Amino acid sequence: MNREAALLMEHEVRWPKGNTRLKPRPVCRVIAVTSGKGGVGKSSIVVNLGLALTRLGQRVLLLDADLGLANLDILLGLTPLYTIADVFSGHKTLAEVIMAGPEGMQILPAASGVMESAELNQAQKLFLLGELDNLSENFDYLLVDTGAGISANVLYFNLGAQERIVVADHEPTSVVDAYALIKVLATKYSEKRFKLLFNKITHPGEAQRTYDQLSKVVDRFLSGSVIIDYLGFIPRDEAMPRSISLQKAAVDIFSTSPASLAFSNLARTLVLQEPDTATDGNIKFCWQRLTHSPHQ
Ligand SMILES: Nc1ncnc2c1ncn2[C@@H]1O[C@H](COP(=O)(O)OP(=O)(O)OP(=O)(O)O)[C@@H](O)[C@H]1O
Repeated sequence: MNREAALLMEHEVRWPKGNTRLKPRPVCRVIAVTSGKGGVGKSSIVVNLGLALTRLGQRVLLLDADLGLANLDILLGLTPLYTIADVFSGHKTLAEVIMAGPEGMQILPAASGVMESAELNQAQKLFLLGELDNLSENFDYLLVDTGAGISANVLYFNLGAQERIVVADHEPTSVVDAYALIKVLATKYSEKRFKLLFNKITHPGEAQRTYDQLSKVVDRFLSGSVIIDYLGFIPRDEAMPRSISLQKAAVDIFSTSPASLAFSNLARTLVLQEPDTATDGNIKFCWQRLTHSPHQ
């Protein structure tokens, strides 16, 4: 038996219905999916990774934090009655806004065009922290689609997460922008650890080469204090845009496509990994449960 199979068996539990699934987590793992450049595939990754984690028996909440250009609900063919804008305006609680997606995955939708110029104020940020904390016992994974760039909101959602997956594609502009985002988070906010995921990759060597280049630059200019974990890549796959037109996750309707298989592997990698819970001085989402859990 290989090491991965042994580890997976260690994590397996029998659920009442007789399904074999991976154990839920003792504390909610909050992961920001982020990028310097737009259009690299963050929302597609959040939706497909979320569903792949759900299929491993994890209770998943997707948070659409791309407040101005929300689209997780559209990717999944959902029609939200309320959005996170209703939470920030004080009209609804998070629990009232969260909606059910495929296979029990939960979605916290944002509202396109409602909050695009809105920078969250301190009261809104604290309110969201409290609301997420109240709900954190219901979830094993919170995946946050941060939007792109280095705006205050993008930085806030990155800092609130315990872990960050920085997404880039093979284009030099997306790699340079990924570096710019890492640099701001590292030098201004003391974030030291990042996971790097490449998307839309045509040749495997392309991802490894780009990772090597980026990590060299990070080592040289961020004085070796930043650690970049290479998470691998999602291949360029026509199933991805096709699934968007059909408003379903590729993992759902093209489950054997190369990208879907890569998402299943990525989900397994994450479930088997020790989460990064190092403190960095920034206030985290779901922090109360994190600090009070008897398991950590
Ligand atoms: N692995 C892939 N192979 C081919 N096309 C992909 C892949 N991943 C994403 N795409 C396509 O790239 C486009 C942008 O994807 P997506 O909207 O998820 O990016 P984004 O980073 O969330 O964008 P934004 O920054 O504007 O929110 C979509 O048309 C999507 O279908």
